[in-house]
Amino acid sequence: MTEAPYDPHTTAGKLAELHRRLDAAVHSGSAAAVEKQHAKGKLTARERIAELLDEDSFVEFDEFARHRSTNFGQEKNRPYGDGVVTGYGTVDGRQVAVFAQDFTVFGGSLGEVFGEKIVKVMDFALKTGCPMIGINDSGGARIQEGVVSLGLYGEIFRRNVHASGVIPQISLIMGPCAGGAVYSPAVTDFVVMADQTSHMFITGPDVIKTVTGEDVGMEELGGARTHNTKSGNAHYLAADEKEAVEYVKSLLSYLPSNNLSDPPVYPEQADLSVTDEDLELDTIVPDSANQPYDMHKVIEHVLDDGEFLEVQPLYAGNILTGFGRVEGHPVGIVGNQPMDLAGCLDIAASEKAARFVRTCDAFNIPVLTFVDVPGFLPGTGQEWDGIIRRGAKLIYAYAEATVPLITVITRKAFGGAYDVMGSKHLGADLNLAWPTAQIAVMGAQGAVNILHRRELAAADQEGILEEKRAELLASYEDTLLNPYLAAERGYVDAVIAPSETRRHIVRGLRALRGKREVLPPKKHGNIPL
Ligand SMILES: CCCC(=O)SCCNC(=O)CCNC(=O)[C@H](O)C(C)(C)COP(=O)(O)OP(=O)(O)OC[C@H]1O[C@@H](n2cnc3c(N)ncnc32)[C@H](O)[C@@H]1OP(=O)(O)O
Repeated sequence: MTEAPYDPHTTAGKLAELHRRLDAAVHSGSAAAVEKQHAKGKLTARERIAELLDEDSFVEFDEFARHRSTNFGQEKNRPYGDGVVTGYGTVDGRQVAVFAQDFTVFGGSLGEVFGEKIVKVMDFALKTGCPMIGINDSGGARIQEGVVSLGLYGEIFRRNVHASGVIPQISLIMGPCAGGAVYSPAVTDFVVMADQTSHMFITGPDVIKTVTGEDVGMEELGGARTHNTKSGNAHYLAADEKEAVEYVKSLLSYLPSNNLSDPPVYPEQADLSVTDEDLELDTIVPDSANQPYDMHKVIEHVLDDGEFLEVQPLYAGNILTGFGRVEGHPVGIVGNQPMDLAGCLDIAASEKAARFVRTCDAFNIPVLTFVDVPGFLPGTGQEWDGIIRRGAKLIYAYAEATVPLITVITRKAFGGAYDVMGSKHLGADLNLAWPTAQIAVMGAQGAVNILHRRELAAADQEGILEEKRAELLASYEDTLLNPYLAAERGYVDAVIAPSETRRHIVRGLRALRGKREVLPPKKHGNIPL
């Protein structure tokens, strides 16, 4: 049945025209393209926004924007919206700005008008101080529009940088994100990818094959698993798009709207008595220093309801990073993980933790650090890949942080790694140590080998090497491998029973809530990049 014609000169006719255009804008992708998108297990741009935002909260910008290009007959195809849906809405009642690239229109490729729409919504987010969520699913720069597309990408990158540390920026990668286009998500605070359906790479498999001869598939090159486990470019691997969106909502629940506001707080009063659960920590550290234990357990014991939202859980497992709450207030957690590389710091772990500490500092989230670190990972691989410069990032991040910093040394804190991991000397506010802490230049084996080389050689000659070594080890352990020498000097503020950790942290965070620290004014520091 055809619709009755309307008179465009009447109010009713003008309203009908508006509705016709709105309908065209909502259906700007062809039915075939939408079907293809769904067949790949992907949602459309509008479906994704609906998943993310509170029901009926979305307010759209530039629904009727259309490209102005006349190259290659493009003037004959000018869909409303130009392939990207932008606007603002709420997540759990808090305002966010959003753009969602629409792969069903020109493959989500970014032309002049598409780029202008993103620039506008980013400016809106920055002006109003709300998080910016970008949903990426795009063939990259719109080829027909040439350098104009590249210019708009540059405008977006610049805004990403200017917004960095001012508003939280979160990227959802929900399809291809190729070429220079990857650099917008790369600058944002969090990159979340969906398994099998999202890909990021600078050059695709075909170009790689031509230039280097390497044979690599899309998934292996730049799939979600690759970026979550190998490159560290992504912060979360979601099983599918819906889980990716859920993770973003959880992240938002820990983040303030901008750097001038505080993170959301739930009204909660901690029980300060030592509970049965707290007592479990008194037996968590094994008697043998070489035996691992799971730092997750320690972390979960101090967080409200044991809820720990890990960030980059699949990358650099030797350090744990993530968010939780103490007495309803968000905290960032950094912890060495003895179960992976014995908790050693390497390049990946240093960069992962440094970036996380800086994210927390930018957004007024206190950092709790749990230390069990035997040192930096030795080896030519690490040295030649720049552990000196790249490990220094962690020092930089802690020393620069002005949010409340509380550090708990559970066991090993050796050498430079002691200094790096949120030590008093780098500016931590409260440093606690368990009686199992070993704060020293190095572990007993290494120290005895260096200090007593001649004595050990002589003992070897006499056939009493093992007895002598055991005696020297015991002497070193008794003299230096404890928390009390550090406590004597005030490098740790208290040595506490592990079961008292939660109440110390609760009280410490309460005391530090009014912390104000200002660093010397400067244009910006020069973090070793
Ligand atoms: C500073 C930023 C610089 C850059 O972005 S450089 C990167 C430039 N982009 C690229 O090299 C990627 C080009 N596109 C592709 O390789 C593939 O389309 C891609 C993304 C792997 C997706 O493949 P498929 O899922 O098979 O989809 P498809 O190829 O059939 O594309 C669907 C429709 O989208 C179109 N499209 C994709 N990328 C485009 C682009 N960059 N400019 C203009 N149109 C583009 C494509 O022509 C197709 O259109 P249609 O449906 O046939 O009318």
